[in-house]
Amino acid sequence: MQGDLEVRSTRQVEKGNRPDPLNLLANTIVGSHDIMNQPYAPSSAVELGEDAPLRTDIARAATAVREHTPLAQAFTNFVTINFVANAQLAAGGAAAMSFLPGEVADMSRAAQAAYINVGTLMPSYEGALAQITHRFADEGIPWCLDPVGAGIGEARTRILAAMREVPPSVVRANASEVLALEAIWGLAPADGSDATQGPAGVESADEVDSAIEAARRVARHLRATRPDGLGAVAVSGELDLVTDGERVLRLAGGSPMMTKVTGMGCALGGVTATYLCEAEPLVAATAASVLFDMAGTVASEDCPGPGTFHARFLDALWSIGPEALAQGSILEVE
Ligand SMILES: Nc1ncnc2c1ncn2[C@@H]1O[C@H](COP(=O)(O)OP(=O)(O)O)[C@@H](O)[C@H]1O
Ligand SMILES: Cc1ncsc1CCOP(=O)(O)O
Ligand SMILES: [Mg+2]
Repeated sequence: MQGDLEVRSTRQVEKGNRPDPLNLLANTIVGSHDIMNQPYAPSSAVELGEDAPLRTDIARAATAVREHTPLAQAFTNFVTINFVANAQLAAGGAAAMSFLPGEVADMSRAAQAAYINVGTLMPSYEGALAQITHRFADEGIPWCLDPVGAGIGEARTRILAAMREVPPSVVRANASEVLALEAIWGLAPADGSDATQGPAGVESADEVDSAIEAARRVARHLRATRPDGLGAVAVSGELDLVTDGERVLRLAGGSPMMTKVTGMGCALGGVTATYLCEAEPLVAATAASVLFDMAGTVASEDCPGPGTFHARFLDALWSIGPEALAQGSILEVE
């Protein structure tokens, strides 16, 4: 039965893998940052309390996902499409992939949320994605974007630039992609301090810490532009970051083995969209990212290699129930 490893998962994450907030922040940018006139001066990070409202929201969202099996329609790349679908199913949702603009928009309205991933682009996609994202904006459909390979090539840049005024509810990406998207949307500081080291294909060439301010700027843009005023950015890596532009959360866990299986980031985007069917962007992005960190930690124990890890990871997604998920490690930077 799904979720029956609740106790095991809780014990592993709480006792074995609870991070030391100060050690985790040792590499985090510390200092004064002026973002859209909002000073940002992180000095410490604290683990959210057991009764923190965000944990209650995560538990509620995870329970709703298990009860409703929501469908987040996906327009995603053909390298990892199967893994995205399997991750959505294992996390408690449903999956359906399509590349026809009318079909994607119609199904997404019925489905409550959608996922767009620009990993493998085809000539017809530019027009299709413009149609789809405008329909999403007109109809207020929440969706998650994975801007895979942002910064590579003119077509990809044009396609992502066109999303600036009809943006997603959640951007889920690695650090290089967030830095590139910030630049593509004209949100990066003119002094070049937010320049990406990439693009390095679809992998990140940058550390999560170097994308903190970019993530906050992009999140603020989402909130300022979305019809519902909601938005969040999730930056994945060794120590994930989730922000709505105000709150900055850091999530430990996962495993380096996650970089040895293609599609982990794509699948995280798909599951974020699954959660977006049931929760607002910050909650959805945090819940999905914590779930992946916990599942990665569980799956990597005594794991002989990527093949086994792939299967164990799906099993772990399936096994981590709402209560365990809600008690996963979430640090808030203050
Ligand atoms: N070094 C690492 N240690 C632990 N978890 C990691 C590490 N690198 C990536 N992850 C996890 O793998 C998942 C995918 O992240 P990432 O590899 O950054 O995405 P992408 O595949 O889009 O580049 C996330 O859940 C992230 O937390
Ligand atoms: C290898 C590859 N090439 C184009 S999309 C893609 C998959 C990227 O997946 P992820 O970013 O989740 O590792
Ligand atoms: Mg990726």
